[in-house]
Amino acid sequence: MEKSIVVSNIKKKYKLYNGTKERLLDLITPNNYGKDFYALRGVSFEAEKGDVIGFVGINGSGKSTLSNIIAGIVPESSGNVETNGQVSLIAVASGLKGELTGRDNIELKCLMLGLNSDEIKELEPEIIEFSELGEFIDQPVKSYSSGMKSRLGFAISVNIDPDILIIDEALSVGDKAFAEKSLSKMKEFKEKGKTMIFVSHSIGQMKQFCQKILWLEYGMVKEFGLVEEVIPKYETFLKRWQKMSKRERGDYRKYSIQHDRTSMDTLMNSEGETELDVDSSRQIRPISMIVHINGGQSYIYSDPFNPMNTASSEEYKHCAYYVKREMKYSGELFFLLSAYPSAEKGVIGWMKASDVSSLNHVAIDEDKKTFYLIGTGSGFNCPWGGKKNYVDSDLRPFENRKFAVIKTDKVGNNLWYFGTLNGKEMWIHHNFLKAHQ
Ligand SMILES: Nc1ncnc2c1ncn2[C@@H]1O[C@H](COP(=O)(O)OP(=O)(O)OP(=O)(O)O)[C@@H](O)[C@H]1O
Repeated sequence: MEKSIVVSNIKKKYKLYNGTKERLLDLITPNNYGKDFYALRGVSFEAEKGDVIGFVGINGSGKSTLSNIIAGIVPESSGNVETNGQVSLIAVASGLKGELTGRDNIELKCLMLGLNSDEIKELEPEIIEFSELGEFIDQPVKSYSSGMKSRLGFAISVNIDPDILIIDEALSVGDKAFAEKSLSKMKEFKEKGKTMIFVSHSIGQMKQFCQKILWLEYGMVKEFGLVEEVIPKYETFLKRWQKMSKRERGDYRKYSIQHDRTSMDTLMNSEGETELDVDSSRQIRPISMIVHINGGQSYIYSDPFNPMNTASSEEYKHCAYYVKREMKYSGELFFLLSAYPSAEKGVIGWMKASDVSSLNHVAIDEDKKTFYLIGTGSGFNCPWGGKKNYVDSDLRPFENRKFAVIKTDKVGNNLWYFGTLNGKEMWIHHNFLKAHQ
């Protein structure tokens, strides 16, 4: 297959300044002012001739930056782009000069693409007709709405018949009828076997139009593959993303960038990106607690560094868990919940301390003691158990029966005794036990 676009390890670095003063100082002094920000962090992919590739990703993931670099409008900081044929980009305001009229813009763009005046004369009416701008074609572009600019950009780009067409969100601003007309023009392009890149937040348009999807995340390639493979994953991601709080989104960003750190280190080595300096205070400390999951929605994290990797806590409620480890991450305290008094065995996952009720858990002794049942209460497989921890939910039939204790624990201010009753091992709260028959 003939390659149409080959993007190799593209990085784009912007400088972020704290005000105009810093920007000027960076220009006029040898000192390095401002903070480096990577909009693209080593992107590579290839398009075959005739591919229709959709770029997806949340806001700021680098879709427009990559489109602009492929179209040659924005220079890359490093890496390489090879394109086979003429590239035309349609974006809402790309390449249009506001002071010039729509007609002048058509002529300028055609001249820049190397067309002679006869060719331009022939093409111009078609472009104007497609744009549906009517008499507005002789008004300055700065007076156009974003939909009108998009229509003009689209009309120029499709009519000059490029080999590679990049459409960046241009369909989302026009009206529905124009979007449909543009889509059918794009279908024509597709049938002609031209290469197209399509940037849109509309999953429907992606499914309808693209064969392949490049999913960008924080300037990195998250997935590149067939639309039927990538879009379902992206849709699942979006559902989770929409439910995330601002902090969880921040954590996810840090996680994603950190996760890619090994490869980033080899890619960026000497440049020492300050942006990667994420919270490294991932200190796990031993503690001993018993917790219950509070009512309301909460999540269990297999790793608090990756807020996407979560499960609902719903099925774990009404049960007590041992906590043998805590961790502070990004200002938030997390507990490691476990079904056993262990940080390795029976581990359920990490939960935010604010989503559980907790009491300190202390092992008092393993002395043998004898108590008798008062005839109420329940027996549990864990001290401070919930209803899912019942060994025997109703101790009434055992009034005055002997309870042979082999272990005593304290949970909060309450003593719990572990022993055998009626052949079954269980934990019983001190309130349900008495010293004498
Ligand atoms: N000229 C610039 N100077 C500094 N940062 C920039 C510049 N242009 C883009 N960025 C930043 O680069 C990142 C990627 O931006 P880009 O527009 O490529 O994302 P996008 O995926 O197209 O987003 P959207 O879906 O919102 O259009 C963003 O964080 C953006 O703020």
